[in-house]
Amino acid sequence: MEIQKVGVVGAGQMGSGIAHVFSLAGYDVLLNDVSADNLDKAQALISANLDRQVSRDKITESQKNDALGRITTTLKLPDLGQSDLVIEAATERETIKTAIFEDLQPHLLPHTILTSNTSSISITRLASRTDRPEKFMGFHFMNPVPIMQLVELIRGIATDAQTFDACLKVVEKLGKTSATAEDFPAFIVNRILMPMINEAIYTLYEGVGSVKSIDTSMKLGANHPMGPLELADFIGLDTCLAIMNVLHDGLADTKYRPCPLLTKYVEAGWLGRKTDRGFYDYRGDVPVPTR
Ligand SMILES: CC(=O)CC(=O)SCCNC(=O)CCNC(=O)[C@H](O)C(C)(C)COP(=O)(O)OP(=O)(O)OC[C@H]1O[C@@H](n2cnc3c(N)ncnc32)[C@H](O)[C@@H]1OP(=O)(O)O
Ligand SMILES: NC(=O)C1=CN([C@@H]2O[C@H](COP(=O)(O)OP(=O)(O)OC[C@H]3O[C@@H](n4cnc5c(N)ncnc54)[C@H](OP(=O)(O)O)[C@@H]3O)[C@@H](O)[C@H]2O)C=CC1
Repeated sequence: MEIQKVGVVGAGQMGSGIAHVFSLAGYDVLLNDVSADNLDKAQALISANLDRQVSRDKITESQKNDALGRITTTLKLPDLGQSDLVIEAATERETIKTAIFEDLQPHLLPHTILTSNTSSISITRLASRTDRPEKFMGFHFMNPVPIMQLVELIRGIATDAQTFDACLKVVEKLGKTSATAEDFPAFIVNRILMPMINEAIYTLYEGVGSVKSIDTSMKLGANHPMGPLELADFIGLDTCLAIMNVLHDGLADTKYRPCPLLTKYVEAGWLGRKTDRGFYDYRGDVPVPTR
């Protein structure tokens, strides 16, 4: 079965990036979200990112226009029922994801493959709430999607070989590289990355360094492209906290305890770049550390 129609649920930073790379690779994309405003913002972001690729001679103007022409949006989740592949990229909360799959289920074609871009939540558990656990997988893109080469592929306990192979082929067609992870909390990338970010927040919380000194240390001392606090703001502090909670609950080890300062920022609604404030304040011309 050839995958051609792709449904993407959630038009935030990941859903819009996913729609961008699929449309550029020639797939027809139907993008869904709960708000029309989110869909408008996603289309504007995709268009701006495609423009940047044109200006850097990565793609032509006509590739950009073709890609934009292949993306349609809808507020109605059942419209995604005709897709060959669905990628769920809504907020990192299990109740939200489960409800999406349950609502979508009656409208699906028998062959539709369901996937989640979750950063941490059990694929086996999400799959078990659907009528097709054998056609369910983790399809985990990295942020920013148009730039990052990796896609983590995660099999649930019941995922069959055909589904896995179909997703592998899609990753190849996107021009990306896959790594396979077993289905345990936060898989590979976030099992390693998120405790480092959490530790950077503890380093700040305990006064070992300021936001600036922590980020400068890791950029210039460990050659990371972004400091850990800058990266946390880029990912979204709500998503970072959700991942740490999944690690803490799922592995029952105190080494994954989310830093109380991370919780405080999330409770304040200071979620990073997406709300214009996190460990940095982005409301001016240059980001200013908030601590
Ligand atoms: C949480 C999870 O579940 C999993 C995750 O995703 S964890 C997060 C993984 N991501 C990372 O670790 C990203 C770390 N940061 C980086 O790699 C770099 O800082 C970066 C690529 C984001 C930006 O790089 P930079 O050198 O500072 O900026 P810049 O030179 O302007 O951009 C580099 C490229 O990225 C593109 N880019 C930058 N920001 C972008 C964005 N938000 N969206 C799309 N493209 C973007 C630029 O257009 C440029 O493209 P070309 O190379 O094709 O010209
Ligand atoms: N941020 C990152 O670096 C990465 C994130 N991920 C994962 O990707 C997923 C999305 O993350 P990200 O894009 O950063 O999050 P965002 O907060 O940027 O976007 C999530 C989007 O989903 C929307 N949404 C919420 N509920 C529903 C629903 N029931 N149906 C449709 N849309 C809904 C949100 O709307 P509203 O805001 O109005 O509620 C928002 O537009 C998460 O599972 C996350 O863990 C994976 C890799 C990297």
